[in-house]
Amino acid sequence: MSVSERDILAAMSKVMDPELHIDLVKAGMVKDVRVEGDKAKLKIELTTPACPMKGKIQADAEAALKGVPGLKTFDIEWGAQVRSAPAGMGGTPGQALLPQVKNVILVGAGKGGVGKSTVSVNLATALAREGAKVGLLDADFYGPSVPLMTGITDKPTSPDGKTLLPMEKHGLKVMSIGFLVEADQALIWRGPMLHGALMQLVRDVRWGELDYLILDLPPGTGDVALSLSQSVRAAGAVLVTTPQDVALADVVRAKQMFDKVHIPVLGIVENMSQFVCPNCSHVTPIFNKGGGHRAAQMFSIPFLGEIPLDLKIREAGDAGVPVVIGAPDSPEAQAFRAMARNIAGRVSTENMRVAVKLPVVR
Ligand SMILES: Nc1ncnc2c1ncn2[C@@H]1O[C@H](COP(=O)(O)OP(=O)(O)OP(=O)(O)O)[C@@H](O)[C@H]1O
Repeated sequence: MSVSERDILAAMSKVMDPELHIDLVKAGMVKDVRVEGDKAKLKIELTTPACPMKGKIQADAEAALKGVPGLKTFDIEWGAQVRSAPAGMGGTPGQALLPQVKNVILVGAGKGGVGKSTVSVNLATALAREGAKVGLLDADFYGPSVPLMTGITDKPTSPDGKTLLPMEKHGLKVMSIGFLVEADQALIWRGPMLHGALMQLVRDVRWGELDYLILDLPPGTGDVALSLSQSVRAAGAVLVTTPQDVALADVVRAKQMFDKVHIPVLGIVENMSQFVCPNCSHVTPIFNKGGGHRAAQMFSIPFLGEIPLDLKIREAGDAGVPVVIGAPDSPEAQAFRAMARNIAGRVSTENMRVAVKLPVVR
């Protein structure tokens, strides 16, 4: 019985992407199908190298190919092509302030100190480790901590007096308001001046081609965070919170802010979830538990992961080597990596939902 390319495509059209809820062929993920006698070769291009569902897709695709009558062997080449946030998502419709950046991911929090920068730095690093091209922009003028957390002590240079070259470290392109001004100087700036400075960091930095630009927003829901969020065409926003119920009110405000500017909230990350004693493994929920889950349920938005409260995370931040790099096999790094995959998966889903008008499935 001879096998045709059409048989292979028919088999692949029965494999669903569990997150996008459409089949691999419709999603445009099946490429370069070649059949020779009873052997087939094809490429499956995931929508992100950090795909959280790769294991399931791989198992389902292999099972489907094994079911093709007459096919003896097959060879799947796995790749990834991050897609852009479609025009009209977030910000002004059709605006492309950063045409070479496929997805701007905002990281926000209703209040300071919940670990927004820690999450931003580890998210960026985890995505880069998966093979994505990633930039990290620290727009938190209240306390720009990205220089410390990435261990960058040099200042960016400007080859032409107009644009800035981002710093490079840990496989990331990095820019921070902290590289350019003293912290106390930025604090006394008022709205328009601050907005101008932040816009310069977005616009006048030579980011080059990026799959993801992680934007660490200033804490709170003030005008500056709002106008910055509006100015970039964001793929979505991640809300960071701690497990306490008192943090819930801040999450509500942050969610309302992103709703107002039509930026999809990708979900909630709960930081400082619990403390696991390194000596006896006893778990203590220092900041209570469950607040992040409750907030996610309340808004029907995904829960993207929980990050433990751990000395290693704080030490890694202070040492300028994110835990995802410094202790890649630790449970903390694994928690950040799982979170990053969930976020990348959500971005792909949002992009695809707009591109092919998928129904909203949470
Ligand atoms: N899960 C964690 N375990 C241990 N320490 C943490 C954790 N998350 C954050 N920290 C530490 O808490 C402090 C505040 O974190 P971070 O700067 O990321 O918060 P932030 O929300 O960005 O704060 P700000 O509002 O000041 O910008 C840092 O010293 C950081 O290392």
